[in-house]
Amino acid sequence: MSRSAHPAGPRHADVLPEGHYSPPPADLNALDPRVWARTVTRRPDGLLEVGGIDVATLAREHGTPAYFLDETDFRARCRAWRDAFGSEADVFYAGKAFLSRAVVRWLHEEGLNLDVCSGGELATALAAGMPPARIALHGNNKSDAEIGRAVESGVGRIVLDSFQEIDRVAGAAERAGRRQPVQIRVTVGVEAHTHEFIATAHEDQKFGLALAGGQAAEAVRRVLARPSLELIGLHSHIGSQIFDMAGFEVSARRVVGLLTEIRDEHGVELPEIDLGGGLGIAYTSEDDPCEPHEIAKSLGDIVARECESAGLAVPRLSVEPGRAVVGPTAFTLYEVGTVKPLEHLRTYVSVDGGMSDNIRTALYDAEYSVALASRASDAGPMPARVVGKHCESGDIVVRDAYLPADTAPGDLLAVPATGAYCRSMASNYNHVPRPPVVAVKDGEARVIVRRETEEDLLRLDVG
Ligand SMILES: Cc1ncc(COP(=O)(O)O)c(C=O)c1O
Ligand SMILES: N[C@@H](CCCC[NH3+])C(=O)O
Repeated sequence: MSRSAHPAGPRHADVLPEGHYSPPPADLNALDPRVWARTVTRRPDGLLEVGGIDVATLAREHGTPAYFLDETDFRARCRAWRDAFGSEADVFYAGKAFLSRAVVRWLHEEGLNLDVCSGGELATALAAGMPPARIALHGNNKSDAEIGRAVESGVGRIVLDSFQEIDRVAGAAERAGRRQPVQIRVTVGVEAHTHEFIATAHEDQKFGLALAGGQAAEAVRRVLARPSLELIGLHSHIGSQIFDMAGFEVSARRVVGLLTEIRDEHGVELPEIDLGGGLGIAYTSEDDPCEPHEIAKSLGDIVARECESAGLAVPRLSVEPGRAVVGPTAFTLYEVGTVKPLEHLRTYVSVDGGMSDNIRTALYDAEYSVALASRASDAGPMPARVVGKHCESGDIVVRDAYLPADTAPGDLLAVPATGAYCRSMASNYNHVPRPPVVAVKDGEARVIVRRETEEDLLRLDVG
């Protein structure tokens, strides 16, 4: 997988051979701004701070492990996406990356729309006051209850993912006496350069209706035949944590190709296309993602060019970034519990969380960075593996790291870029309560998702 958005950028193997580390960074106390949230700095006394509050204070007041989210950075990233795409396009934040009522309010205030893919995400969006017209409902197996609630609340679009769903959504719209705007999710047959579990546009998988073999074209016929459905466009999402824009280019070309076929067969030009999310972020200094304005320009140019050569009016474009909005805005703060040097191998540094608050390393071989956060250190670099407290040897947070050789129990470690798909994929494995999410801004820290307690766990256990 290329980890660089730029053709001339660095390329690295995903998994280093066992026992083989890349050279240590020149300065273990330095913070790479690509990997850390915007207001994170190391103070002169060595402590990390975010939003003007140091991590020792945050740990004392909120405990560890905990996710600390830089609200200033989150809002700035929303605005960067909004401004990059301008009034001619729509940005839908993908709520699966991380969703809470505070996040929905920020999105609303900053002018982003919201993509939800379950009843729970829809309920959170509605509870926090997102106007239904700015909500899109996704999912490859939406229940009748989810569809009914979405239609009745007036969501702006439902993205259809199967033939059965065409009938279900049409039926729900008829019962509600509405005409429901819909898009059709098209599987464009692109092999996105990312981990196979998070690639979504090759043909052999569960999402969407395939272009190849004519499923997508047949879906268009069926939708156009249902008066309770308003076909507003086509949708394609090729996968996640993608750096290479070539996949989007192929996807846009194929989606515009289907728009052309639809015009030729039905005499209608659909007004919108959505090219999904999936833009990669920097988890380590080796990753080199594009900025929103580069992405907007690249996608806009591709769509305009393809439409021009097909003689189509350029449709309104939308995108659905999740990770690229929230991922870089948070870090997880852990306390070191044990330090176990293994001669000629590496030192295992165990923290008070693990795969229950970050499953991505175990699931996708994801790479992360880590920094000693409670102090600066002059000690030399020590090859380390940051591991959790769960009963699995795969319970790894950072597979290959360098930490100062004097890292010791009681130190605080911060793992950056954990804003996306960490709290939202957290579990209670080993009956570990899930950590809180604390928003920090201008010297104030506010809990937006509280820490689970053992009472919470026992309350569910009604036996
Ligand atoms: C339909 C859809 N849209 C948007 C996203 C958001 O992806 P990402 O967080 O990688 O931007 C996903 C997840 O991959 C998705 O399935
Ligand atoms: N959860 C995945 C991405 C899947 C995105 C949802 N379609 C990750 O952490 O990278």
